[in-house]
Amino acid sequence: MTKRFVMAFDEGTTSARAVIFDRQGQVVSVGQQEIRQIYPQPGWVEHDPVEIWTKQLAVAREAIRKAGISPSDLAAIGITCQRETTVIWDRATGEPIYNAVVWQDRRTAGLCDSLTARGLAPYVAENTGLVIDAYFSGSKVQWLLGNIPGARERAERGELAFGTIDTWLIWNLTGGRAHVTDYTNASRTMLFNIRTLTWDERMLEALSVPTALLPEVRNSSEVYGVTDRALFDVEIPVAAAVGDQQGALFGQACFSKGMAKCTFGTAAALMMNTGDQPIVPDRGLISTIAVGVDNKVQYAIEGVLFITGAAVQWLRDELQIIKSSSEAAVTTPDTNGVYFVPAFIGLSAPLWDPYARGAIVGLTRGANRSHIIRATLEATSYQIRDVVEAMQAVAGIDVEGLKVDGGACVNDFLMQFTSDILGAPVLRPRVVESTARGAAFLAGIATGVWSGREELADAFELERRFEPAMDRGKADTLYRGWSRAVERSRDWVERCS
Ligand SMILES: Nc1ncnc2c1ncn2[C@@H]1O[C@H](COP(=O)(O)OP(=O)(O)O)[C@@H](O)[C@H]1O
Ligand SMILES: O=P(O)(O)OC[C@H](O)CO
Repeated sequence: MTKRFVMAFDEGTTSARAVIFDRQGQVVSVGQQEIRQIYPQPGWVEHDPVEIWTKQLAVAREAIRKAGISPSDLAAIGITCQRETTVIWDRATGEPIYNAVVWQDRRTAGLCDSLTARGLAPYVAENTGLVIDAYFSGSKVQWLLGNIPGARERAERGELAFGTIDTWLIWNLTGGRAHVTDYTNASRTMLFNIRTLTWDERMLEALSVPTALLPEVRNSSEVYGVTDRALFDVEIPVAAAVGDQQGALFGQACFSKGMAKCTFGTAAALMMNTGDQPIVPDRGLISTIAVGVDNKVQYAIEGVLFITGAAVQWLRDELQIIKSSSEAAVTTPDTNGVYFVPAFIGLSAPLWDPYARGAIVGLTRGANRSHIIRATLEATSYQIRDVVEAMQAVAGIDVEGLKVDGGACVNDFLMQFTSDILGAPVLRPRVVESTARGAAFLAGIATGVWSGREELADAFELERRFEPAMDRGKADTLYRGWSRAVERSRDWVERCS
């Protein structure tokens, strides 16, 4: 084996990153650029797909340069990305017909209400594993076809292609030769049947989505094509696609039933491998595909939290009370009774209230900037407890130690407070780039760099273990306060008709 490195593209909500790994699974170099967030109207969130592609390519070249290697040293590229975000483009020109509609976007809440009113929720839960919500791609596709002039007719004539970000990047990497997605990303569209592993006819009909628009659904670990020669001067196999939360599950070596992790990024997701059978979702958790290899899938149960790191960004960008996310440090022993419910785009798991909005409650004359910063971080820990309690009820599994990763898990206070509120240890690995590592592992398995999961089973190396230090009574009292604050944020915006 002469090719010694694997590159992962990690296209998150806030940045495009490329990470090069060596055969030991260690990070060799990273390239990173922020992605512009576009807010055309309240509740709408878009990205420019061309910016995503050009920045992703730029950071890949940067990572290669920093590693001091040549593109021909790369055995493969694996793609992991923000999930659900929806792009539609012209197959002939490769031009997007509109911006990418981001997972956070709420413009289709009304369309989702009408699906619910038609009694589709039990079918959606049983067959797609999801709850009906604007978060998933299906209603975003319906909106694009209904609102961009001529799009529906062009889609029906087979002139357009739909994809989540993995599909968009693979299309561009292969010079338009591969129009594919993988099982994990497909399972976030609300159009894919996670039991039959095919696009779901009834959902396509309910959302008026023509099949001519859809990518082919493939394994998460498989060569889909090679990079266009114009990009790196050599042809590099594009050999993995995986949703970012699922990528982290794989990168943390959670290969067997019952193994769980929590990723702290823009969003957070607590995900547990449920083996070869999907659990019918309950208590606001969703069932999703964890990974697909050799046409066999493993499932996971997931509690997704829409706004975690994004609330820290809000302190930085909108409130401007910190200059960078790393300044979200805690300098006060408590929040002085302040709770911050960051329901900017409604509440996700376990309550799924699209009409909730953000709230800061418990303010008194003594409340200050430090209390609000602390309350912002604490909100993530409380939301994780919401999900852990739901997961224990649904799957009957106690979280004995939570493996963590993602950009915000470098924050020691956040890790300690999470451990305190859960009453369980929090385990931080040495390589917190689990998302990218998962994509690299999957691409490396497809191209023979690694023989399979067995070889990677010991990939989790502990950096620090945070033990619960708070009195349980105090933790429970604080958590009850959180639950009351959440009630205040609910059912705030008026329902769309
Ligand atoms: N020290 C920190 N404390 C708290 N939050 C942080 C810290 N550093 C980064 N973050 C948050 O982590 C998120 C970035 O994590 P990352 O995993 O790169 O996100 P994504 O993949 O969603 O783009 C941002 O929302 C940022 O605000
Ligand atoms: O951008 P991230 O890494 O927080 O992930 C976003 C999720 O994939 C949305 O489902």
